[in-house]
Order: sequence, then C-alpha cells, then structure tokens
Amino acid sequence: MTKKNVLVKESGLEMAINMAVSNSSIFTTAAQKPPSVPGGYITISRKKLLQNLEINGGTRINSWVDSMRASSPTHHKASHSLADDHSSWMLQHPSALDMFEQITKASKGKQIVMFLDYDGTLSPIVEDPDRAFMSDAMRATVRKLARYFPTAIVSGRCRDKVYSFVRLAELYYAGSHGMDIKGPSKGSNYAKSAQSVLCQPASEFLPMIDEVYQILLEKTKSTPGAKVENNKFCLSVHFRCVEEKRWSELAQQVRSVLKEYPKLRLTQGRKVLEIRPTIKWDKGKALEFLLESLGYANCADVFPVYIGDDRTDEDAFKVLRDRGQGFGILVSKIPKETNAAYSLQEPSEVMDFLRRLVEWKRLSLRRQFRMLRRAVLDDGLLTKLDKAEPIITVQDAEMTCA
Ligand SMILES: O=P(O)(O)OC[C@H]1O[C@H](O[C@H]2O[C@H](CO)[C@@H](O)[C@H](O)[C@H]2O)[C@H](O)[C@@H](O)[C@@H]1O
Repeated sequence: MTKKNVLVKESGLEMAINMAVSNSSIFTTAAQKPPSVPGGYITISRKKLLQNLEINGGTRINSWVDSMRASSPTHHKASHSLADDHSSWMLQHPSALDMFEQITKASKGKQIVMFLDYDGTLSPIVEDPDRAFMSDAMRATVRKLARYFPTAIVSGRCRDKVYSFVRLAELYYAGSHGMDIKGPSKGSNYAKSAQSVLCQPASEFLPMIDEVYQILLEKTKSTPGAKVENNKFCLSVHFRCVEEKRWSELAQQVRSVLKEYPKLRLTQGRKVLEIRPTIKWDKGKALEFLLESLGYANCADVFPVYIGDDRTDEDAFKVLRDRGQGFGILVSKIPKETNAAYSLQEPSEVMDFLRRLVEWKRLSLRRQFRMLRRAVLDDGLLTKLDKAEPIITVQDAEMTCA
C-alpha cells in the first residue's frame, strides 16, 4: 500500500474481530476506496491504524476498547478535530429540516416509503434498554405518517419488543436487525396475526443464539453493569452502565465466547456489542426486501427515506445511495462517518420532520382534490363524478379533511 492515509469504513472493533476470524489483511479493497459520494469518511494515518491493530492478543483488546470509547458521545465531544469539523460535516450532511423543500421537490411524482429505526431515532437513548419508551406525541405522529405513506420500523431489537414500545399494528416491523420481518396486522391484532410474518432468514440460528445468550449471561455476571439482551435472532451486550476501566474485561469475555462460534459475528452500536449470524442479511437487505414486498422492486417511482442513528443503519443508508433512490437521514449531534445524505440532531427533530412530511402531504392532497373538483364543476360534470376514474381515492379525500 502506497497511500499515506486509509479510509476506515469498519469500526476498529469490527476490524479486530474480522482479523481474529479470517486472519487476513485489514486493508480490504472496500476499506481503501472512498465512495464516490460527498464526504462523511474519517481518515486516520496508516501508522496509527497499524499501531492500534498490532496483531497480538493484548493490543487487539485495546483496539476493541478504543472502538467502544469511540461509540460514546462524551468521547466524541472531547475530540477537538471532530468538534472543529462540525460545520463542514453539516455542509455535507445538512439538516433534513432545513432542506425540507428540496426533499419534497425531489420526491415529486414518486411514492415515499418511510423506514424508521427505533432506539435513538423514535425514542431517546436511556440507560435501561427496557425503559426506552417513545412519547405519545411521537406515536401519534408515526400513526399519521403511516396513513399517508407505507411505514416500517427497522430495529436491532426483538420484533415483539419493539412492537410493545410502538404499539401500532398498521406498520411493517423488521426486528433483529432486519432478520425478522412482519407486515401490518389485520384488525389491529398484532399478536394473533402470525400469518403476516414475511421473512426470517436466520431461523436456523435460533438454538445457537439461545445457547450463546445463556453462556454470555453467565460469563458477564462478574462485570457490574453489563447487560445481555436477547433479541431473538441476535444478542446485545450493553456496556452503557459498565465502568470504563472494565470495558476491556467485558470485551475479553465476549471475545472468548465468540471464539467457539465462528458462525456468529460482532458489530457495534451505541455502547452495545451486537452479536449476530454471519448470514448476508442486515438492515439494508431488509429495506430491499420490504420495497420488493410492497411492489417497488424495479420501480423508478419510489422514494424511500430511511432515518436512523446507529452504525447498523449504515447498511440501509448505503443501499439507498447505491440505488440512487431516496436517501438516508442520520440522527446525530456529532459528525460521524455516514452514507446518509442528511442529518437530524435528535428524536424531537425526527418528530418535527415527520410532522412536516404529514402536513405537506395533507396539503398537497387537498390541493389536488380541489383542482379535480374545480375541473369537474367547470365542465358541468358534477353528476358524473361517481363514474369518473378515481384520481384521488375516497380515503385520500377523507384525509384532506382530517
Ligand atoms: O436498531 P435500533 O432500534 O436502534 O436498536 C439498536 C439497539 O438499541 C437498544 O440499545 C440502545 O438503546 C438503549 C436504550 O436507549 C441504550 O441503553 C443502549 O445503550 C443503546 O445501544 C437495544 O437495547 C439493543 O438491543 C438494540 O440492538
């Protein structure tokens, strides 16, 4: 390699683990090539990277811990170079609220389909994952959104768990990082509509995931604050409440378990280590699957919008970038490497954006309805309205008055 700097697409943690599994070069082709999209990638010197990823057990754990630190907002804030870069990052990933007009203009004549991550997007990040409730105001907003646009929740959580927080039967749900997809439930009965399960590509891993869950519970017992969450087709090991000086111990515990399970891989979220099957399935694949299920597989007239805050959401942002359709919105207060086009700072801004989208759609439907009505009246065709080809459905018309 002759280049002085390399682009780091994966976190140091993922790279360390990939090395442990494959023992191959850390400089993959993908990692060397910047994407042909504006900005968002952080460069670090090759020397530093090599120091960080020294191939011996001890230093490898250090790189895990560095990566765990990097997922902490407080550590990001302390980094002057990132803080200084905030305004240039915002130029590359402007606020979706500031760009609202441009966004709606770009969607003109296309069907918007909404994909929403849960934690950190619809609900604020809290210490206890079992108490990450979304507000009633956010729920009401998402309910309205789903009346106007097909809407899916795409989460790392177990699907039933995320449903228990959202409680809107009319949505699509993709739990376990997209490995458990279910369509809207008829008659608002989520629990009874097992027939609407659409896709579970990792079902053969269920016994293994349960086994590893039990082992991790036992292994991490000695680390105060560590919490293992069973997300059905994947697992989360939380370190938000673990003292930083014990992070390396926790990383070591997880690593020692995973050594025995080469069919499982590790990724990282916000103060959480995510363990999942090595199958080629992620939130990006779930997005593609859902678009296909909705009948938009090879359709140019679709405009998917994906909003998420996490590294795992990057797979979906990338799919949209590669397809050149719609775009991703990263929820973050700090500059992050991302394939999203736009940004929002926090869940309250997500709610503002969704509300504006609902209002914009409502008004544009009303405008279309009035134009149609005027055209009919002008032509003296009012009595023939019932026989006319419906340009706007009765439901659309009702919604303009809602
Ligand atoms: O894909 P998501 O819906 O964003 O789920 C990703 C993980 O979210 C949850 O953990 C995160 O939120 C917790 C509650 O705010 C927080 O305590 C934790 O530190 C965050 O990582 C969830 O608990 C995980 O299972 C999900 O994988």
